[in-house]
Amino acid sequence: MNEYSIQTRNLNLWYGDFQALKNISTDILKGKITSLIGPSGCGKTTLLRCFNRVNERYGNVRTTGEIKILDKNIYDSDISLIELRKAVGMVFQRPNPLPISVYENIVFGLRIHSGERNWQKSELDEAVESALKGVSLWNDLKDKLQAKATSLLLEQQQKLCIARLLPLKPQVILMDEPCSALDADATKRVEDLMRELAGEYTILIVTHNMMQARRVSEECLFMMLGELVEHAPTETIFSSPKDSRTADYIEGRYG
Ligand SMILES: Nc1ncnc2c1ncn2[C@@H]1O[C@H](COP(=O)(O)OP(=O)(O)OP(=O)(O)O)[C@@H](O)[C@H]1O
Repeated sequence: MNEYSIQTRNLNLWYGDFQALKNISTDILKGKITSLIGPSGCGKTTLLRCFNRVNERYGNVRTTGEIKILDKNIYDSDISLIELRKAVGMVFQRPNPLPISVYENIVFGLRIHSGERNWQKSELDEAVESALKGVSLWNDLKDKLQAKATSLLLEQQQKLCIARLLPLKPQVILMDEPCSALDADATKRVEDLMRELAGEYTILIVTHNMMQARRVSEECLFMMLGELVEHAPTETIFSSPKDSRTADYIEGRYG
């Protein structure tokens, strides 16, 4: 069995004439939390968005190279974007549940991804319970399943955004600054949740917060100006980086 969830080879990406990713080749370990760090504008979010091909929503994007997920190049012509986005879920900076009930948020993905299939109520109930248990929200929300998701606390909304990915059985969960809208206590609890989800899921997290990268991730990618400068176990990146640019960044010599 492959020990990697994602493998990139010579990945380049341009927005129009501007090259935002330069020749990125890396292997992301399965079942681990990997953080993407680096100065503002270095390409972290762009790289993350390559893994579920959402960059392509911007008309001016051109990509070359290879990204293998589940042992298939996701740029192959026979890849189904629907299947890819089931396998690679994403969570954003601001929680973005739909303005419908907690219950409907969780079953929404199942419904849109299952074509004509008629789900039994008991199957959907089970999916909702299991997803909410998966993010430790069942006890808090089991009596609020019909509440509007946008009325929940921000922390609950963000956990719900993670929960609604789970019924689709993703391999990878991409998180783009998932705690930036949360206070310190909520951040800690979302980080705890990430640790619980690792193992079963591969998690990639973009973060500006180096302490968060250090607390939560086992592996770390340091990027600069579209290049992958260093990819190593997080402790190595922070205690004995090989590249002077990594050392300068973690010592705070540039933003
Ligand atoms: N849709 C777009 N069109 C054109 N340029 C873009 C687009 N999105 C990002 N860029 C540019 O690509 C580069 C990388 O941006 P990206 O958002 O990936 O960096 P980042 O490291 O995630 O930044 P930050 O830490 O500030 O979120 C930046 O120079 C940015 O201005």
